[in-house]
Amino acid sequence: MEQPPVILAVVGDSAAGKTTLTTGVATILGPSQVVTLRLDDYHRYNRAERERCGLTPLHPDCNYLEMMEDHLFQLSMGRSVIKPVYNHKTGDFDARQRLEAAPFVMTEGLLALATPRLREPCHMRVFLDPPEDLRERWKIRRDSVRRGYTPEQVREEMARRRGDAIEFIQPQRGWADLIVRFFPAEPGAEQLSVRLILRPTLSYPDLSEVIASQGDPPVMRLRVGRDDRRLTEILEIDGRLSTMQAEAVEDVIWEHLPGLSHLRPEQIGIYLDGIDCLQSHVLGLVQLLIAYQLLLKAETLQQS
Ligand SMILES: Nc1ncnc2c1ncn2[C@@H]1O[C@H](COP(=O)(O)OP(=O)(O)O)[C@@H](O)[C@H]1O
Ligand SMILES: O=C(COP(=O)(O)O)[C@H](O)[C@H](O)COP(=O)(O)O
Repeated sequence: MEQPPVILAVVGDSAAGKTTLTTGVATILGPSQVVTLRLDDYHRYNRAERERCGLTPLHPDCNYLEMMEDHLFQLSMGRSVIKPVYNHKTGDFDARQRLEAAPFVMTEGLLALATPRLREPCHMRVFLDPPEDLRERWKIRRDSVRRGYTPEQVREEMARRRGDAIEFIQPQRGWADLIVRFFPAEPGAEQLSVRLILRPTLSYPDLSEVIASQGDPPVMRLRVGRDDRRLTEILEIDGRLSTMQAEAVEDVIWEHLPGLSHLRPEQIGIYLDGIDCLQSHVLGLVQLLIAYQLLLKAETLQQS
């Protein structure tokens, strides 16, 4: 490989939306251009062993962190790795698999920013931070339809993990360049809005034209606010935006990526609700903003 890969890390608690987000980003970049390191594969124990030893998957001791670090290093050097595979259907490990190097590397998992060796190679770090009641709804639905748990088991497991979530997951928020919070557009609504905390460690496309030309009420709002006592830009996108409004924003972002419009996929923002495939324009826009950053970074690396 001629140039080093561009690396994205996505972190957040279980069912915070990591896989949903990275899958859409990979669709935009082109799946053959992306290798994704799913850090659940680095669990030290299978489901039955965890039950016996009482550790939750959120605890660093429950994971081979050093192996994650080594594999990320190898991929960042353009080398392939042979990695373990954790199967969420069976709660056990499958045969190891080879992951080939690619121009874009994504790491996603509970502890994706937990150590310096996991953080430092990354060009962009994203923390997913949905409200707990939304995350619980997502986790119950996914784990009962696709991972063999009952809703009651999921609730008990979430309660058991609370302490570890505060101790090990939440502190990683501080390392993120971008914090993503989906939340219901109105109380009880299915449509989700998003609040993006854009830390000044990255630059974003100029959306002022789109923001200024919106109808009333506006669907996007950019303001300066405080997060964690730091001044930061906050971009909010209203989940009630129409397909036309979403496409207008997408057009502006693609205009900022000259020569790359051939990458534009027909649909972005796809997510699974149980086993049904649905689409969210707001999710799609977040995926596109992240892909934008990665494509810009790739261009910079190519020129240097
Ligand atoms: N942005 C989103 N919009 C709608 N539903 C979402 C979104 N992100 C996640 N979900 C729901 O939550 C479930 C769990 O998300 P997933 O991506 O598997 O989380 P993680 O990888 O963090 O464990 C998904 O199957 C989907 O139903
Ligand atoms: O918390 C997680 C992380 O996965 P995700 O972030 O995708 O939820 C899972 O519970 C563990 O990986 C164990 O898996 P299982 O519960 O299937 O044994």
